[in-house]
Amino acid sequence: MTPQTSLQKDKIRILLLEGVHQSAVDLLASRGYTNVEYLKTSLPEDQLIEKISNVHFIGIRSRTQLTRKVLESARKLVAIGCFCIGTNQVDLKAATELGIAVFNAPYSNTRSVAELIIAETILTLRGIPAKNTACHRGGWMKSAAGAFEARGKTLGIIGYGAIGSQVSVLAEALGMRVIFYDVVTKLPLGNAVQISSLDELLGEADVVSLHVPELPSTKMMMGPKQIARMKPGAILLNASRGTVVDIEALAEALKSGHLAGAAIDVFPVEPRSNDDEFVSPLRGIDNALLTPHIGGSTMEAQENIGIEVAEKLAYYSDNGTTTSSVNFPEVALPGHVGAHRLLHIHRNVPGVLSAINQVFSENNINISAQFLQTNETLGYVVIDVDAEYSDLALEKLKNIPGTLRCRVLF
Ligand SMILES: NC(=O)C1=CN([C@@H]2O[C@H](COP(=O)(O)OP(=O)(O)OC[C@H]3O[C@@H](n4cnc5c(N)ncnc54)[C@H](O)[C@@H]3O)[C@@H](O)[C@H]2O)C=CC1
Ligand SMILES: O=C(O)C(=O)COP(=O)(O)O
Repeated sequence: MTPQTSLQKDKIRILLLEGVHQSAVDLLASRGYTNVEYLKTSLPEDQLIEKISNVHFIGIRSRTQLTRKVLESARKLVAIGCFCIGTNQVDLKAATELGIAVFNAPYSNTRSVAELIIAETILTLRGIPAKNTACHRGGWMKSAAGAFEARGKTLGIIGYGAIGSQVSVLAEALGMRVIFYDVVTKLPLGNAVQISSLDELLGEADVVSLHVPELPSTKMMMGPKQIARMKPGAILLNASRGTVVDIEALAEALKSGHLAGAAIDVFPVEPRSNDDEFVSPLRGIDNALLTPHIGGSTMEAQENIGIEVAEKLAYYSDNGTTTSSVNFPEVALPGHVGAHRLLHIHRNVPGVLSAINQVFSENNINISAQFLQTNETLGYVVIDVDAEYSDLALEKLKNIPGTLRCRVLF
C-alpha cells in the first residue's frame, strides 16, 4: 500500500514517452505541471523500471510495454495515460490490482485510421503498391490486369466498433457493399449487414479489414486457415494490432498469389524508435503496402490526443475525477474548495466501506461530502473533510485491510 499526500505541483514528476504531441506538455503546464521528462522513444524494460520507480504519472503510446513487473516497481505511480486508443500494452489487471488508474483517448484518432483504410482499399484494389515500386526501379507496369474499382466490391469489416463503423460509412459512400463480423450484435450503419460467422465473411469479401482490439481471443485470428478461406485475389488490410494476423502465413499467401494484395500498418514486432531497423517477412513483397504504425498519426489526431489524455491526468491529479478511465470505477467529482479530499482505492471486498466509515465516526471527523463507485475488483471512495482532520484520516485509512492506495488532495 502506498499512502500519498498531495505534493506541490512542481514536485509531481511526469514522464512522457514515445514523442507524445507537444499539446500534452502545454496542457500540463497550463495546469501547473511543469516537472515533465519528455522522451521521443519508448524504453526497454530495465530502463523503464528505473525511471518509472520515481514518477507519479506516465504517458505512453502503443509501443511501451507496462508489464506487471514494470508496474510493481512503480511505487509512486498514480495514473497512466495511454496517448492512443489501444491499452493492450498495459497489464490492466496488474494496474488495477495496484490501484493505478489508466486513461486513454478512445476516439481522437478514429477518423485518421478510417481515412487511411479507405485510401488503402483504393490503392490495393488498383495494384498501386507494386506499380509504384516498379516505377521507382525504372519499370513501367501500365496494365489494367488485376486493377479494379472499389465501387461494387464487398468490404468485410472485422470488428465493428468506433473505427470499423466509421470505415463502413466511408466505404458505402464509395459505392462499396459492406458486411461485418463482430462478437457483439451491432446496429449496422447505412446498408451494412452483420454476418454471423467469420468464415462466411471471409468467403464473401473482396477486401477484408481488421479493426479488433488485441485480446487473447483476437490473437492470430487471421491464421493460415482463415487466410486460405479468403477469396482468391482478395486483399487483407490490418491497422489493428500485429498479433491479430499470422504474418508468415500472410507473406506466403501474397507470394503464392492467393491474395492480390495487403496493406499492413501494425506488426508483431515493431521497432522501438525511428532509428531502429524494421524487420518483417513482408519486406520485399511488392504487392504489400507497408506503413510504420501510422494509422493514428495525423497532426489533428495527435494534437487532440495530447490535450485529451493530459487533461484526464491533470483532472485526476487535481480533483480525483476518473471519468472514462479504462480500469477504474468512474466518478465525476465537483471541486473541493475549502476542504481536503481523501481518495481511497481498495479491493472490492466486504467490510472495507464499513471500516472506512468507522474511521470517521470513531474519530469524530465530520464528512462534508462522500462519493463511492465500485467495479468488479475495485472500490473508489472519495471523502471531503475539514483540512485539520485530513492527516489523521489518511493515517487511519491507509491501514484498513484491502487498501490499495490512499492519498489526500489539499
Ligand atoms: N494503426 C493504428 O495506428 C491504430 C490502431 N488502433 C487499433 O484499432 C483497434 C480498434 O479500435 P476501435 O474501433 O476504436 O475499438 P472499439 O473497441 O471501438 O471496437 C472494437 C470492436 O471489435 C469487436 N471485437 C472484439 N473482439 C472481437 C472478435 N474476436 N471478433 C470480432 N470482433 C471483435 C468489439 O466488439 C468492438 O465492436 C484498437 O483496439 C487498436 O488496437 C486504433 C487506433 C490507431
Ligand atoms: O491508438 C492506437 O491504439 C494506436 O495504435 C496508435 O498508436 P500510436 O500512438 O501511433 O503508437
